[in-house]
Amino acid sequence: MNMAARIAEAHVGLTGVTRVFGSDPQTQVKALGPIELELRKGEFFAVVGPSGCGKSTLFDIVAGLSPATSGKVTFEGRPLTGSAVPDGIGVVFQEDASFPWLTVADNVAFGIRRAGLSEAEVSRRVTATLALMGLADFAKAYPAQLSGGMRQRVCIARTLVQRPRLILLDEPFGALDQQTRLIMGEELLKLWRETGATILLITHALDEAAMLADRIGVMSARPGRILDIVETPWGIERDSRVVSDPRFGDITGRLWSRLREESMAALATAGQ
Ligand SMILES: Nc1ncnc2c1ncn2[C@@H]1O[C@H](COP(=O)(O)OP(=O)(O)OP(=O)(O)O)[C@@H](O)[C@H]1O
Repeated sequence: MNMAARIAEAHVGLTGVTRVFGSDPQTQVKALGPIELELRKGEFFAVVGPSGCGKSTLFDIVAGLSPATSGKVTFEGRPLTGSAVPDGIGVVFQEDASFPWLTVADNVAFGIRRAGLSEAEVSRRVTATLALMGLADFAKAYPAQLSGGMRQRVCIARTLVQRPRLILLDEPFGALDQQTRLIMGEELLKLWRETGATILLITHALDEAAMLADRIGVMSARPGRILDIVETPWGIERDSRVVSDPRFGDITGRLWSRLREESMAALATAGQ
């Protein structure tokens, strides 16, 4: 099968994708690419890379939030134009994006209410999503009454309630302590299994990628390209106990050996 046909079958396909910021050749920043990447339907894919290599730029392009400068991006076979997040894609950002003046239930309902779903359907979906995220007892609470981990669960619930087929997460647990991150990671795996969605996770944390993902794309220093794809052996029923599996160190070791030089290159460039 040729490359074009393969990408058309992928859940998400990127061919020759680049992103350049600015038009003045003297000052423009080549942030990304060229990227060739295919996300398979239902897989959990993580991207790791050195600071400033273009991870968030890649995220914005796959989310449909920002256009590629060149190349082609498809979601379910249709091209993404970079002007709006298309139906079927849900996005979770690092920062706590909950609305402090709304209850947990109203935060979760916000997007689907605006999209015009009936109140009965909104209520059904919100109840099911709060239960899935372990937030059922906090429906009437306000974000300020919750821990950081629970607020982040509210943000994930706001995305899940829209029933996305592709979920994009950019450093979603970056602000949380290590133990909460492990627990949140388990919850993310659980909802990945229950929803069957494809997940793309951007993370700095090699251990997070090694625990959560089926495959991990390692990016080069800017302009970020995919240097290597590392597969994990855990199987679908994995949880945070994989961190004590002897193979876990092999995976994080392989990721780090790929990233070490790239991180040094990124630091050297940043210092210029
Ligand atoms: N709007 C913009 N205009 C100009 N340059 C930009 C813009 N957005 C990002 N860049 C540059 O593109 C490069 C890649 O940025 P990006 O935020 O995608 O990297 P990252 O890998 O997500 O970084 P980090 O790991 O630090 O979060 C950086 O050099 C950044 O300064």
